[in-house]
Amino acid sequence: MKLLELPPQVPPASQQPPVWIFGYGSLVWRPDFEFSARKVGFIRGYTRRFWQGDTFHRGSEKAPGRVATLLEDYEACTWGVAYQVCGEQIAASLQYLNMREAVLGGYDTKLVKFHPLEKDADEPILALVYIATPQNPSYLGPASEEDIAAQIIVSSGRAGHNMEYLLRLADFMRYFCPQVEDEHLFSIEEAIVSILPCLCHKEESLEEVPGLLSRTKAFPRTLA
Ligand SMILES: N[C@@H](CCC(=O)N[C@@H](CS)C(=O)NCC(=O)O)C(=O)O
Repeated sequence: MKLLELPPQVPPASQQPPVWIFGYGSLVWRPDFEFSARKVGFIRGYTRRFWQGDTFHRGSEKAPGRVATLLEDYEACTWGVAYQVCGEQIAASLQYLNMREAVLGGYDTKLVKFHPLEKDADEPILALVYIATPQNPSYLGPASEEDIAAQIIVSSGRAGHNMEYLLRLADFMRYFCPQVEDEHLFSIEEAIVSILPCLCHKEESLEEVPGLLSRTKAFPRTLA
């Protein structure tokens, strides 16, 4: 008689090793899950593109928004924030992100090597990343930065305006990765500001833009 094969015992949450999650779009400034640590840094082999459509968080069926995804590019790096989740945080964050990113956003998960910005950083850290591939039904693909800007300006969804998404990401790159020239991101920002000069980059926080971003919290100037 075959012995009853018990499922492999999953160790209790407290004994599970920490998990790192890399964010390069809204996760950079709106993780909305509990974490134990976070680091600014980059991953190699990918470039950020506003080529994913979104009809929930930053758009609607009538006016889909455009949000960030990653395109494989051997020579490129993408900068963002990696979050460390431990113990009970692991199941809670992955369950939350599965709904937010996969179910509602069309993103798949992948494992990548994250390189922290710290000078004395040792080995790269294995991290989970959410990527929207061309096979997902919301994928919009390439467009000129001007056309992407025009689409972002007229889109908003349940999480807020699509411009907030773009501007806060550009704000993050300017403050935390000033050494990085993200041409695609800043060209879209420039196109938006050329259409709406009131949004030109100022030192004050984004709340200064009356009406548009009134529902958002100040962007944390330090990633404690
Ligand atoms: N996976 C990328 C992009 C994530 C992203 O922007 N996903 C959308 C889903 S369509 C989202 O969560 N939006 C929430 C928001 O816009 O505040 C990241 O790591 O930041």
